[in-house]
Amino acid sequence: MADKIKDAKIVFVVGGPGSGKGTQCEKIVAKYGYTHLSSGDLLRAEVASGSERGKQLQAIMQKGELVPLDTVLDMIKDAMIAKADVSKGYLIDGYPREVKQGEEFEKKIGAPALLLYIDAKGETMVKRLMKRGETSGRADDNEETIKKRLDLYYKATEPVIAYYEKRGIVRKIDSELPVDDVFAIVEKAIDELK
Ligand SMILES: Nc1ncnc2c1ncn2[C@@H]1O[C@H](COP(=O)(O)OP(=O)(O)O)[C@@H](O)[C@H]1O
Ligand SMILES: Nc1ncnc2c1ncn2[C@H]1C[C@H](O)[C@@H](COP(=O)(O)OP(=O)(O)O)O1
Ligand SMILES: [Mg+2]
Repeated sequence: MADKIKDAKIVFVVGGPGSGKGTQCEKIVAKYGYTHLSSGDLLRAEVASGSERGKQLQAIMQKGELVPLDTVLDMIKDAMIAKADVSKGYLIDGYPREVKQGEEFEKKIGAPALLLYIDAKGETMVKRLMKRGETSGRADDNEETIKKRLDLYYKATEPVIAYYEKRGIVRKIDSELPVDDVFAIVEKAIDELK
């Protein structure tokens, strides 16, 4: 695996639900041509396939809980391998969600060069998700599940940021700003990678 993805940079995109990870990833793809892999999107594709495994995943996601580590890591790994020949860089969006996920990723795939920490206030994230829920059709964009996802973010995912801060690869991005202003900060972090 390590040689297959060659020199492609790995960027973890971490932040709370509704912080703006997907929004910024789209803009990075447009400007830098990186491969965007959202763990949530990969899981929702499995749910949409109607498979037995998809049904189990749907039940977990609807409760705002984390799906088993191996399931999500295997999906990401397969998607990375599928793009290995063309990818300049990988945006791993929504992963790791707990420190253990980061450790396993590094064992099986490789080390990240950068962690973009997309930071917004809890109250902002709730507002954005309630609004997104009006049109997203996502089973987890409702008040009850949003609250659980936020709690889990603070408990399980924030420690991921501290873990990688010790390694000096975290760039904190103020995602309270308008989308294009957020992206201006993101661009600086990506440009420094080259
Ligand atoms: N900087 C921003 N300012 C205002 N709204 C934003 C901003 N970034 C994202 N949003 C909106 O917030 C919602 C959640 O963004 P999204 O990118 O889906 O977040 P995530 O992938 O982190 O859950 C979307 O409806 C998006 O349009
Ligand atoms: N790395 C991961 N580990 C376990 N479960 C994950 C996961 N990434 C996503 N999921 C599951 C649980 C999440 O509540 C759900 C939606 O994830 P998401 O689309 O990344 O949400 P958001 O972009 O709003 O943060 O999918
Ligand atoms: Mg997202």
